[in-house]
Amino acid sequence: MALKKDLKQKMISEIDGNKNYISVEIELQYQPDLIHLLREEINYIGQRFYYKSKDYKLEMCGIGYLLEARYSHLEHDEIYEYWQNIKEQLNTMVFHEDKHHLKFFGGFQFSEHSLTNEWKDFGMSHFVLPKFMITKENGRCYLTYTDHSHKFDIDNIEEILNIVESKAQARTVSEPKMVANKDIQSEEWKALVTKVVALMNESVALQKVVLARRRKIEFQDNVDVEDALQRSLDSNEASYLLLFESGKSQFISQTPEQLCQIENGKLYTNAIAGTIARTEDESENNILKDELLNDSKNQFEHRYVVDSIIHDIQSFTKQLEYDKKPTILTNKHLYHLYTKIQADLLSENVLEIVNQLHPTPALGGFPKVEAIKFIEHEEFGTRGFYGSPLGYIDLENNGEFIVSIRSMLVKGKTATLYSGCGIVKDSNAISEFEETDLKFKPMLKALGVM
Ligand SMILES: C=C(O[C@@H]1C=C(C(=O)O)C=C[C@H]1O)C(=O)O
Repeated sequence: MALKKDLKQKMISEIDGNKNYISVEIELQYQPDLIHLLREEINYIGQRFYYKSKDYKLEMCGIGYLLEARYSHLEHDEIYEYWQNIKEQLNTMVFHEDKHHLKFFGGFQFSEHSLTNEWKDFGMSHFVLPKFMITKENGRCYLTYTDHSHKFDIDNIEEILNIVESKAQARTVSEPKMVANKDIQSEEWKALVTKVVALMNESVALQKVVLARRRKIEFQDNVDVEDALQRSLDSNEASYLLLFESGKSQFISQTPEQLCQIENGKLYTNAIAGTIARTEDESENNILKDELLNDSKNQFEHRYVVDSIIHDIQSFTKQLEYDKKPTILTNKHLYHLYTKIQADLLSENVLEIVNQLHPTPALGGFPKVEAIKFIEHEEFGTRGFYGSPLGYIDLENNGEFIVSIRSMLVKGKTATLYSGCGIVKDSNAISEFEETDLKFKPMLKALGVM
């Protein structure tokens, strides 16, 4: 598709020669399929992201990284400053009635650890500014092109428009050939659960800790991540869906869990902890939901998460609102206990809030510091982005971050899946093992092996 001559003229006339970056946005009159758009032909593998919000209101993808802010430590303030600096040097132009949709996308690894080989394609703190971005929001679709001022070329928009147009339709997925599927240190993991339960019963220092385990799946050919995303979308889970690439690594999460959303001075967050498996039988499911709502072990696990979130956000919020009793959050295979929390913000730095909240005891434990220490010393392997905050900040400093569970790290022919569960003093290693097995399901399905 060619751009109209008068639009081109208008773009050129609006360029501010004093700014280092230009970001132009136009509205598309059709809705391309974003997963299909990510497919190989575009030649930006290793420099792409995808994000779909849980309520389907926002779906976006970034293709090509114009700028990357990556640090080998957890640097929330530096990343925030980096973004504020870019914004000052940015000449944004919109050629439609809505706001500009450019986003700074990325996240932070679970905790400070020495960067293991497995995760070193990503920084400990890692955010990217996309060269091309397609956003679908509120039924409309936008193309955003951002570049250095001296490289900005309107013909690039026409080039990408042609690709976008040719990828309008979804494609069917192919059948992968799995060659291995094995748990990593499963017996050791069960023994660790038993050990921590004994420890909790001896002393009160550690009251809840989330322990994660991994499973490695190998295929004959490279994992097709676009197929994996497509299968996740087709599963119709009430969840977010995210892809973040760097180098030869591709991280995918289909999580039901939001860490926080900041919108116009308001903070939205929630507690999700306490789990029971669903069945095929709806009348049995009603009994199970009642059981979960009245089960003291699960209530106890959930309470820690709510109390800890309230504690962590108190110093930078007012007008805190939340229900005193949890409700049920329904996933495809699981029910979780759920409490919605919202408040008015005193700070506008979304990354400071992310830093304060992460990890909630839904992924770390309680007390927080002891739990993180325990995880770092005792858990097998490095979490990397598993359970960590990933998301975006926009031009108004609004943003949303997810807790990236139900996730996997893909490298070529191998996918490493992560799953964890909260351990308290009444936990039992076998049932926790079964719970983590269920939590592998979304990614096993995404890979087409279930
Ligand atoms: C840690 C995970 O899930 C978390 C732990 C839960 C629990 O222990 O009940 C429930 C939901 C999530 O907050 C995971 O899926 O890997």
